[in-house]
Amino acid sequence: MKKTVIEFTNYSFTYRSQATPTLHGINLKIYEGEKVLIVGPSGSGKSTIGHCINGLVPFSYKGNVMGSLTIMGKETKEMDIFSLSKMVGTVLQDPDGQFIGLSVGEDIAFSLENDNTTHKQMLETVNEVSKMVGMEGYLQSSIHELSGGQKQRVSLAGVMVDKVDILLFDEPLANLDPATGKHAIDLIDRIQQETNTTVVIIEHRLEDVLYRHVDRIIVVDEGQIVADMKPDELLSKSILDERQIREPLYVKAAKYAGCRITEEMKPALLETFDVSECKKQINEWYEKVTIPHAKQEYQPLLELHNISFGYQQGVETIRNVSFSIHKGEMVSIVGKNGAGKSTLTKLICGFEKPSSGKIMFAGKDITDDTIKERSLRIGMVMQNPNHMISKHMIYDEVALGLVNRGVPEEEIKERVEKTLKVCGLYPFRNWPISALSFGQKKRVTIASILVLEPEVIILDEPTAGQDLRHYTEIMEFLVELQYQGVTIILITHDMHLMLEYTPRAIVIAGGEKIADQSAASVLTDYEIIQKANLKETSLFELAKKAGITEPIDFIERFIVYDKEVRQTWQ
Ligand SMILES: Nc1ncnc2c1ncn2[C@@H]1O[C@H](COP(=O)(O)OP(=O)(O)OP(=O)(O)O)[C@@H](O)[C@H]1O
Ligand SMILES: Nc1ncnc2c1ncn2[C@@H]1O[C@H](COP(=O)(O)OP(=O)(O)OP(=O)(O)O)[C@@H](O)[C@H]1O
Repeated sequence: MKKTVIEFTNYSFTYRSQATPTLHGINLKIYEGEKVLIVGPSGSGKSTIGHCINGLVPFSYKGNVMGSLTIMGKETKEMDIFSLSKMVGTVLQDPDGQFIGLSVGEDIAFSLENDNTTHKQMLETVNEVSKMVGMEGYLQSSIHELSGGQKQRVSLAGVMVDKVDILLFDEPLANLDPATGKHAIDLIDRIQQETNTTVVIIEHRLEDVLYRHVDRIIVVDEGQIVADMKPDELLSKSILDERQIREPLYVKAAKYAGCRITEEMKPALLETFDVSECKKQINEWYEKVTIPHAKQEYQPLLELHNISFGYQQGVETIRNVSFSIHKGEMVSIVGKNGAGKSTLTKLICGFEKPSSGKIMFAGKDITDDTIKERSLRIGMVMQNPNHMISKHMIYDEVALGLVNRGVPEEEIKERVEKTLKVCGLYPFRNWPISALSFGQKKRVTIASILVLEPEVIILDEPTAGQDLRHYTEIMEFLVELQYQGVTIILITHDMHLMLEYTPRAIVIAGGEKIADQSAASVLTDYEIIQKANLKETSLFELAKKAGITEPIDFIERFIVYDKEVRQTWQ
């Protein structure tokens, strides 16, 4: 009999500022050495469950606890957060929330220092784990100088050196480039197997986590556990689909084709997924779907000419980058963590000045324009919502830009309410922002830019941490704006988002542009995939398994079909 390490019994939790419980009637046992994945719609209570396990609830986030939660056999109510932190190591959803040291090396070393490790051992371990996450070249760098994905890598490294019983990861993949995401899952798998640590992962990117074995998937909806089963069993049912949680794409495609997915087909892992019985259905479906051909006329709106830039003397973070974005286009910028994508957007918005080159907007040189002048035409949604939010209440945050521009109150109200509806935030309009989940906060920042109706909108990871319903709502709204002539630039690590919404992709590696071509052709070019840490989509593999000779066509047809299905949700 395996030891129970986490046990919720009739557990409920109500945040102090909430009238109703966020979690109710939770009964859940997690055993020693198990790897469990928690999924669920945005705001369903996943992070709250994580906070209960690591003690942030109720020690930091106050509220009313009912029922029992034991960790390693001890009732958490009777413990303190410090003793809990000895048992549970956490990677939080917002990596900025957990850095302690000033430099990367110090931060990774922090957990070791607490354990009376000798200096020599400490250096060795820090070097070893920083290599594991590809940050060995940054040990002296200040945390504040890192890209979003680099910060995420450091938090992963920090927790890897902890000698704890339970490792808890809240959206560990959110800011990681696709190849690093895969590597992180491998790393988690290795640690779990080598040390028998219990692992709990909260993640929207289900397919990416399932790249390695997972013992159980727990589905949370509206604060309750609605399913708790093995991945193969869950994927053979419609539980995820009913809650609009994204299933692995290869499973979704097989379901669209009319295949009846069974546990025996081993759908949890792409490699083992057996479609031999339904090849015919997949091929028939593929033949049936047609793609509409829409060709648009383009005229250049935003042009970068030979832009170079470095944060420090002698280090060129951006090297001689040129591209032109057309009016009404939706383009993605993709590439490895730390490649320079966010830096490019800072240069476009005027937060940083290029050392050489020029930026043109509608034929005019704007290189010397101020941030404020540019912000009237170019809106920017940052990667981390906590870096943008300055107001206490949701309505005020979204209204802020309009208030600053002196827009009449009546009009502000109308525009803010309309935008809040689009972003799925209308029911929360009178809430304080502190009571929102991370995904909900991200939507507040998107709303605060959309409401200003800029001509160009740059969104850094717009869909990170969003469930499929909100992903679809946000993206379809952006498409609507695009039809009205708004130009949209997306920075993303989500390869499917790139394929689905942006016909063209600009690929950045090591501060240089290495490709500017169709998104589908980027993902079939092995060299670009390698250089930019990208990843093939699983639909390729499914097409091959089904004997389809044109996998790109298969993917395009899946995208058209899938979008039509999702549009019926609205
Ligand atoms: N600090 C807080 N104070 C009050 N209410 C909160 C707080 N944090 C979360 N909530 C409430 O709990 C609900 C669940 O939030 P939680 O962060 O657990 O969701 P989640 O499933 O992790 O969502 P996401 O996928 O968007 O991160 C939210 O809708 C919000 O109403
Ligand atoms: N304020 C800063 N000072 C010094 N160096 C910085 C600063 N901000 C970023 N850098 C460095 O510049 C490089 C590019 O960072 P940038 O944030 O543009 O990457 P990115 O492509 O957006 O990465 P990610 O996918 O992880 O978000 C990184 O090596 C980073 O360490």
